[in-house]
Amino acid sequence: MDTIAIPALNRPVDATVEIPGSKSLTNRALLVAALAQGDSVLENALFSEDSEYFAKCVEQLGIPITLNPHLAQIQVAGRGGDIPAKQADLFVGLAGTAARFISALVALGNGEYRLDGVPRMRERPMGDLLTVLEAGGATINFEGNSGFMPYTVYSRQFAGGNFRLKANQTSQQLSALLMIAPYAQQDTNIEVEGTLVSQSYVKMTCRLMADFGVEVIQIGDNQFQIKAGQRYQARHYTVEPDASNASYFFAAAAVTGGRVRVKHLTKQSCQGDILWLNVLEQMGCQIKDSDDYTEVTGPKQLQGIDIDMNDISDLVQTLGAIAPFASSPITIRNVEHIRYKETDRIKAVVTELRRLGVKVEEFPDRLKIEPGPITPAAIETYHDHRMAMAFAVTGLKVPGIVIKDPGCTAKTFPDYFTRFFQMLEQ
Ligand SMILES: O=C(O)C1=C[C@@H](OP(=O)(O)O)[C@@H](O)[C@H](O)C1
Ligand SMILES: C=C(OP(=O)(O)O)C(=O)O
Repeated sequence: MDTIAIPALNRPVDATVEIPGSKSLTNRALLVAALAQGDSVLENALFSEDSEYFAKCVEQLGIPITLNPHLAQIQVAGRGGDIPAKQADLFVGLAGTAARFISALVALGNGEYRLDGVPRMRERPMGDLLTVLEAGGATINFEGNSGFMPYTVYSRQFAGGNFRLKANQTSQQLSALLMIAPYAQQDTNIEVEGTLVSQSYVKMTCRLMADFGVEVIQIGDNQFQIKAGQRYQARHYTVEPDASNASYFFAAAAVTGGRVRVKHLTKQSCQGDILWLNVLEQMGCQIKDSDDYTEVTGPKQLQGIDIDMNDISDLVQTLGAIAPFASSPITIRNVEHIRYKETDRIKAVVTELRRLGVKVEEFPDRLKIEPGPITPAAIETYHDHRMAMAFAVTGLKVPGIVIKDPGCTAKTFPDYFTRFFQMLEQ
């Protein structure tokens, strides 16, 4: 297996970097642009496995897409809600957004659509969304376990109506339903039953829908109403840099007592993970922002923190990877749902920190990390891009850390290590 050795840096980083477009925004924009009538152009779009699987699915559904990776641009020739292909065999890799959003998209069609992903995708929850799609007129045929990939959706133009949806394992199923709802035959009301995890991503969904001309009425935290007949407007849309993927570069400033500026990412971002800046501030970093960048300067000594990360859970690994360098323990709470992501992320972080000799306590929905000396090791990444990206930052402080299977960053950040090493050379 391929590995990358991380060179420890015996000085603070001092760098200005650019981060590719947000996965979450690229894939949402692809979906709504496919439903709009006419041509949309997405600028600063992400080119990575997750967005490329997504674009390919849309194209297989008969909606033309032109990819211009050199310009970071994607053109979508939206079909006004029509799904031209009556049959398709769709593959989503390990992209949770593609799995959930494309399953909902095909429910608007009138045909037979098979969906599958990599083995781990077959273990990730789909059932609550599919139950709603069935109540809205589709029939689902599961090849293996009920509620999991692979399956075929036999769709008859999603009817809309009143639904209850569980969203305690992922918010993506709610986002998927919200985005297709304007094209249902009648108004849609969705009541979330119990806890809604990752709420910031639902906010992002509503914001993106509004940016393309569709309104969601939200009542309290848990009820969503979408009027049928609203239509997305085709447009030019610029994707923000990915805030989750910026976290590793800011973390490099934090642990080395250095300075990292991320261009074109601001505190006004619609991505919940911009709150990483607040986390770092609480840990002792200084934050500077303008209308075209944000900059983090690390302290001499990072402080510990006790934090609920339910809303910003893609950052658990980033925090876990820098936790050993804090002056007091780090407790990360309310993140049981990260056990259903690319890997069981609580287990993966705990296992890899212990491999480095760090004392960690694991609970069903949280972890507590005791700062302490690190024994260098080769880090397992479990096909999870965030394990590779986060633990590379740990390697800046301790000679001898190696990242296994660094190619797994291709899921959302194919040239992560190139940019990471460029940061170190500045
Ligand atoms: O809607 C989205 O774009 C995402 C929602 C979150 O997932 P969950 O809702 O499954 O927590 C997040 O972890 C994922 O990277 C992207
Ligand atoms: C959880 C993630 O991805 P997915 O969209 O596959 O859920 C992630 O990118 O950290």
